[in-house]
Amino acid sequence: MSDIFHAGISGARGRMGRAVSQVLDAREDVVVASRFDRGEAPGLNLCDVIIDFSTPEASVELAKACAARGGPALVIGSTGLTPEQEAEIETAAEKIAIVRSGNFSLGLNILIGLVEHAAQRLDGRDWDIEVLETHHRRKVDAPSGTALMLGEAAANGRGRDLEDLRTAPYDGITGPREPGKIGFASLRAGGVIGEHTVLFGSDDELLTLSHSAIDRSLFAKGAVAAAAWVRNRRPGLYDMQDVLGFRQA
Ligand SMILES: NC(=O)C1=CN([C@@H]2O[C@H](COP(=O)(O)OP(=O)(O)OC[C@H]3O[C@@H](n4cnc5c(N)ncnc54)[C@H](OP(=O)(O)O)[C@@H]3O)[C@@H](O)[C@H]2O)C=CC1
Ligand SMILES: O=C(O)C1=N[C@H](C(=O)O)C[C@H](O)C1
Repeated sequence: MSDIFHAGISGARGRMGRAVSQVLDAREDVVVASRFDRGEAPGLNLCDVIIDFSTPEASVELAKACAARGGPALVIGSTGLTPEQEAEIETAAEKIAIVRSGNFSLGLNILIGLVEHAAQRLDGRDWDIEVLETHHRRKVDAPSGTALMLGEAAANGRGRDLEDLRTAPYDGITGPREPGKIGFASLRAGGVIGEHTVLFGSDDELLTLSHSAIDRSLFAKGAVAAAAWVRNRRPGLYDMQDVLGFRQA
């Protein structure tokens, strides 16, 4: 007998919700048991796992509701969470299994490892790090969740927390760049799906590591793979590095 599971979609009428719906509908091992948006009942009791691309507030409320009843498992893709909202997701993950990631693409998750590796080897006294992201005009948070993941990877490579190394956006008379800091820049234009670049710059050379998303279905496919992976997991907060087997338990 095939291992069929029941999935829910939170933010179902949004850009990502529709992309997830298409991926799920094409799979024979998934029944879409619930699709919901703002103000609609989530149907938690119908689902083994819910895939959520909505808003930070909605993701936190959903995580709390799932944790209170001991399930279903969650895949959370919403970005722009405050540190307090991230802490609430962590608390929910004590009761249920949650995969949370700012980017569900395979290529991007490989880039994370490359950035950490490069940052570890390129001394912060000589090499500046800048993270640049471009997205569609409807995106509401900046820097993107992915840009922050890349910044965290760079900070990890330097053995530091991102919060200690992050610079304010350059604007006005900024003075010279402080050595060892990590900068972020965001562009918003038209229908760009998602472009990310990490620039390492010394006085003598530039190293540029980049990723381009070609189709939004990329993120949906990754999120559905995460849902299949997480639905029977023990409570805990996981990310795509876990789903892809890049991090040993
Ligand atoms: N991790 C990743 O790989 C990716 C993450 N994202 C992130 O996913 C999120 C959504 O992106 P996108 O689909 O483009 O945005 P959209 O605005 O197109 O979709 C968001 C949807 O969530 C709905 N929503 C709002 N409140 C709730 C609620 N309480 N319960 C359920 N649904 C709700 C909205 O409904 P309404 O319009 O009525 O408010 C809307 O349909 C963003 O944070 C984005 O950054 C996006 C792409 C990839
Ligand atoms: O809002 C989007 O569209 C995207 N958001 C994610 C992010 O904030 O990094 C992932 C992807 O780049 C698309």
